[in-house]
Amino acid sequence: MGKVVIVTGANSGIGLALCERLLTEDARLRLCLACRNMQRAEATRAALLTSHSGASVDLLHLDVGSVRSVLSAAREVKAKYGRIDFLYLNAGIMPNPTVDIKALFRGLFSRNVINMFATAEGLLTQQDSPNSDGLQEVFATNLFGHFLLIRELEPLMCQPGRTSRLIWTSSSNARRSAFSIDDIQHRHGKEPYSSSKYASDMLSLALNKHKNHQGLFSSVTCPGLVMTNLTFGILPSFFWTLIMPIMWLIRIFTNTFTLTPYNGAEALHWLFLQKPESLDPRAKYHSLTSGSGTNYTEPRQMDIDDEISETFYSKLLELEKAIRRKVSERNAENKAYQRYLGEVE
Ligand SMILES: NC(=O)C1=CN([C@@H]2O[C@H](COP(=O)(O)OP(=O)(O)OC[C@H]3O[C@@H](n4cnc5c(N)ncnc54)[C@H](OP(=O)(O)O)[C@@H]3O)[C@@H](O)[C@H]2O)C=CC1
Ligand SMILES: CC(C)CCC[C@@H](C)[C@H]1CC[C@H]2C3=C(CC[C@]12C)[C@@]1(C)CCC(=O)C[C@@H]1CC3
Repeated sequence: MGKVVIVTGANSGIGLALCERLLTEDARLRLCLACRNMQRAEATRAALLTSHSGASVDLLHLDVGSVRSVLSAAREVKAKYGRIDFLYLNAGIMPNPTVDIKALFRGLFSRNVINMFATAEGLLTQQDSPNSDGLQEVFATNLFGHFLLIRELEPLMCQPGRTSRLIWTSSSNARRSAFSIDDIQHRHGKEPYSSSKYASDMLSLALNKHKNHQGLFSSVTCPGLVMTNLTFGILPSFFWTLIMPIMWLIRIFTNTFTLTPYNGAEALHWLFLQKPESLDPRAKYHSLTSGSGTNYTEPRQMDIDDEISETFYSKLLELEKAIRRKVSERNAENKAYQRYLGEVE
């Protein structure tokens, strides 16, 4: 049987490019597109089947930012597949971004310019708010929903005699100083995106420590700067059109400007071809594109403290318990209400 690969956020950008690349790599793949918008997912499936006729492409409804949706998607996966070879944790959001234009101009004339273009350090802030589960939206989508999905699918991914892989789409914007262990959801800061991506780096390290002996391996990737819906949302579209030639020029000097989703998916695709035992759990695998347009993958060490990563993992397990308690209380209330309705009718 072909490998089972699930990709979250598969209907656009890097996720979609990855799906294209994986189907080209392995035609026997059983690919599952996990998306929140089923209309867009259907269109994506149709497009993939046009270029890869005969491929096996399933759809899974998953809003990774909703606890209820994650639990029901996980039930569907468990009923449908006997195994999962790869789970790409790719869906992500950056709501209400603001670019600090002054900092951008200051940066342009400083020695830090390459680092600024690579990481957006000091340039970007976002506004976040709580969702209907009471979790901060960015944390819930970029991190916690994926964590809950992994926890739900662990029985399928930790089977004797088999290895399963988790591959996160992190970012060069992930920064230790944006994350606080006392505020893991980033309720009080202005960089929830950076915090959530740093959180995924730490979680990946902790998962390797706790799950490698059960055959589950986790890796972190950085796609570079890619022009997708997410990045187009950062500045007005006329501005992007104006600076696009400059972006292609900068790319000659900055290998992190991968720019196209195909290039950005390089490390995600490369990891698909590697043996998990050969990978470094402390490395982030970067998609890079040289000035001449050649794609390659390069591991770079992550700035992570083992103790904080362990504490973070424990905090996530605690939060998971609290959320599950809330869900079962909500279900019990719903059942009681249904019974009541049945009695009065
Ligand atoms: N573009 C870049 O430069 C970089 C991107 N990244 C990361 O790459 C990943 C992919 O983003 P990218 O391709 O750039 O942007 P896109 O906006 O094109 O893709 C994001 C995908 O995530 C999906 N998504 C968002 N929220 C949810 C949700 N609640 N449930 C399910 N799916 C959801 C979107 O679905 P929908 O179409 O329904 O919105 C979409 O398919 C993200 O994690 C992002 O943080 C990292 C570094 C750089
Ligand atoms: C080319 C310039 C004259 C102007 C572009 C400035 C900024 C809009 C961009 C510079 C670095 C970029 C960047 C991202 C977004 C756009 C920039 C801030 C990301 C934050 C996008 C999402 C990520 O995960 C990482 C990217 C790092 C670099």
